[in-house]
Amino acid sequence: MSNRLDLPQRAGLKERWIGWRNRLLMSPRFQQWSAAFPLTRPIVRARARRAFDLVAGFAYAQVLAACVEGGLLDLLAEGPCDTAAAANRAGLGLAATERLLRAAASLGIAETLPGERWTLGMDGAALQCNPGARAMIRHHALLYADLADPLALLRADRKEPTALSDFWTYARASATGMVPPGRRGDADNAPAATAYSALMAASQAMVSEQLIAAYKFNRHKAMLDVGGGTGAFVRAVGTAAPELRLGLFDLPDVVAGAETTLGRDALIAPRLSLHNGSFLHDALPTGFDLVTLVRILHDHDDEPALRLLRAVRAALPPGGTLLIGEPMAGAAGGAAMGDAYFGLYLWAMGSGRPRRPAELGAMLRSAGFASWKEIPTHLPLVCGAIVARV
Ligand SMILES: CC(C)=CCC/C(C)=C/CC/C(C)=C/C=C/C(C)=C/C=C/C=C(C)/C=C/C=C(C)/C=C/C=C(C)/C=C/CC(C)(C)O
Ligand SMILES: C[S@@+](CC[C@H](N)C(=O)[O-])C[C@H]1O[C@@H](n2cnc3c(N)ncnc32)[C@H](O)[C@@H]1O
Repeated sequence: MSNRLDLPQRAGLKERWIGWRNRLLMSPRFQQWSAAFPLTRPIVRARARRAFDLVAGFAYAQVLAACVEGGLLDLLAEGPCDTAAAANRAGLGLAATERLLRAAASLGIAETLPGERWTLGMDGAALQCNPGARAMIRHHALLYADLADPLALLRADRKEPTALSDFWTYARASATGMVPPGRRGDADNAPAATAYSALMAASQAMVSEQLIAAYKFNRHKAMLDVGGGTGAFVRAVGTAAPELRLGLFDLPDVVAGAETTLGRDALIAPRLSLHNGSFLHDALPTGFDLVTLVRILHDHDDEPALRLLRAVRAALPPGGTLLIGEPMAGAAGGAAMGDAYFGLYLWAMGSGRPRRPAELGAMLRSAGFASWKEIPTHLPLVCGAIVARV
């Protein structure tokens, strides 16, 4: 006879244990006792710090935003400086600059040096060498405007315009079932496509680094990057796999940008074909044994995402491969990135959700793919990866 507990019993035990644990944690007497007792004090301090970070995260993010917008990260990267030079660069008074730099130093963005001088801190250095992360910090002004009243945002109809859905014009089109902007070459949509394409191009390097380290692209003959933007991913992969034939599919306004950036690239242009249309309405081009969807599926709700997977399946030859690269929910060491950051980001955008690899796997199966597997990336927080075969 097995003495293992069945599922409902285990669930009941877990619930009782969590109930007991939380009653203990909420007891002022337990909190006082554990803060005073030498063996539990380090745990209490660490949990209090974590709780404080949850409370103050927005203020920390705004300190970082001020350093980036005020040019202080750039200045500190040039070498140590004094407060007056920083004040000059940021266009702030001396007292305000000192307040900001002290805040930045407490967060690891800056660091103090003897003689009241300042230099980059460790986290400041990691961010300074990452133009994509810096572009996202600037872009967060839109996200934080939408999140100023989080309950109002969550109560509102997701089809209502938001700062983020105005920025990502195609996302609102996808959510409302409209024809995606730019499909008919509508001149009014070209500036919107240029703005979001520039942000995507700026942040693409950190993503392509992850995928190129995780997957051998040179085992394929031809790759079609669906939703490929202005071609930063195609260029990175084309450089790493010099024999690979390349294709890019996107909305017309975006493909026009790709033509400008890639058309004159002597390494890429001779093996590149550009295709425009809507992946939610049109068939995808054939003749590619690898299709990539990089930061695409999480933009779309389940029905359009499944429609897109079916279109990819139909365009691939027998034995063909789909590579999905995007930040995924439940990522190792990045649970908050998936469900808290992208969960709310994509809610504010009005379309899409972060998915767990198993959820993507189930969608791949129902789109007709024969098999799928997750492949590890160095930084799942930046990008996870799944390979599926026809
Ligand atoms: C040498 C010494 C002293 C010590 C050695 C110890 C050691 C090894 C230290 C390590 C130091 C180090 C190398 C640190 C590296 C840090 C890294 C790699 C940091 C990376 C940070 C990346 C960040 C912050 C990325 C942020 C990305 C964001 C916010 C992306 C947002 C994307 C969005 C909103 C996308 C939107 C697209 C849409 C609409 C969803 O489709
Ligand atoms: C989040 S961006 C990702 C761009 C690029 N793959 C990257 O990672 O940098 C989404 C891309 O999908 C394209 N897109 C959105 N809806 C589309 C549609 N219905 N048909 C074709 N492309 C579309 C957008 O124009 C944009 O370039």
